[in-house]
Amino acid sequence: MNSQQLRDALRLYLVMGSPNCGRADPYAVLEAAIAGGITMFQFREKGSGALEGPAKRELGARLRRLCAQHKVPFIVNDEEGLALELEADGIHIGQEDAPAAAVRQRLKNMIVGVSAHDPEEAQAALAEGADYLGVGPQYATRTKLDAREVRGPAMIERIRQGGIRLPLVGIGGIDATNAAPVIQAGADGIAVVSAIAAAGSPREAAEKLWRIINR
Ligand SMILES: Cc1ncc(COP(=O)(O)OP(=O)(O)O)c(N)n1
Ligand SMILES: Cc1ncsc1CCOP(=O)(O)O
Ligand SMILES: [Mg+2]
Repeated sequence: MNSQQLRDALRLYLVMGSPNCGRADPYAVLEAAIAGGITMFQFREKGSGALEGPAKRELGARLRRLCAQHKVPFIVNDEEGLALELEADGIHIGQEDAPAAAVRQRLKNMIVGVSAHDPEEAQAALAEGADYLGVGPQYATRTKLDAREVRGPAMIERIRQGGIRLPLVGIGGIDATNAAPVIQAGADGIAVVSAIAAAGSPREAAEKLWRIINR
């Protein structure tokens, strides 16, 4: 995948695991979100009630197949072993996970996404070989309890003004009411959890976000 293809894939990025879907079936949620136009998916099985062991791997494998059928890039959160086992297209790691340079070295053919909270972390991620950045939290979020302080779209502007042109998404608390400023600040796309996974209609939620980011 070249850089423009990656930018296009990052346009509407769903990050999700079973704890984010309420009573809904995560497979059905992902199916609806794909129908609504999501362009990338991250399997992030984290939080209260998260599956573990074989059940986690089984769900990951089913979601992976669904993404493959629809040509939606499939990314695994945090875990290199799981990314390899599921033949993922990539991995997303944060500042508290394995060092980006080592992951880049080990997973040569995968997309490597790295979380950055300021221009210094963004610069370091670029130097370590990240393919894209996840910058946040853009707004207050109830999904990630250990999230850092809210950065706001202004942090994306600062990262861009610092000369970093790497593909980049904003993440954290983004929904249809506040997605536009994230794109206007210089993001290639938005990454969302609850705005789609916890919506009454994940398909309609994705369609609405798609219209906003492409306005
Ligand atoms: C696209 C994207 N951006 C940021 C994150 C957060 O990653 P991290 O800081 O490692 O936190 P966890 O998601 O692992 O709890 C992400 N997952 N995806
Ligand atoms: C994974 C992650 N990283 C920073 S904020 C966040 C959670 C985003 O979830 P939501 O879109 O529901 O606020
Ligand atoms: Mg992480």
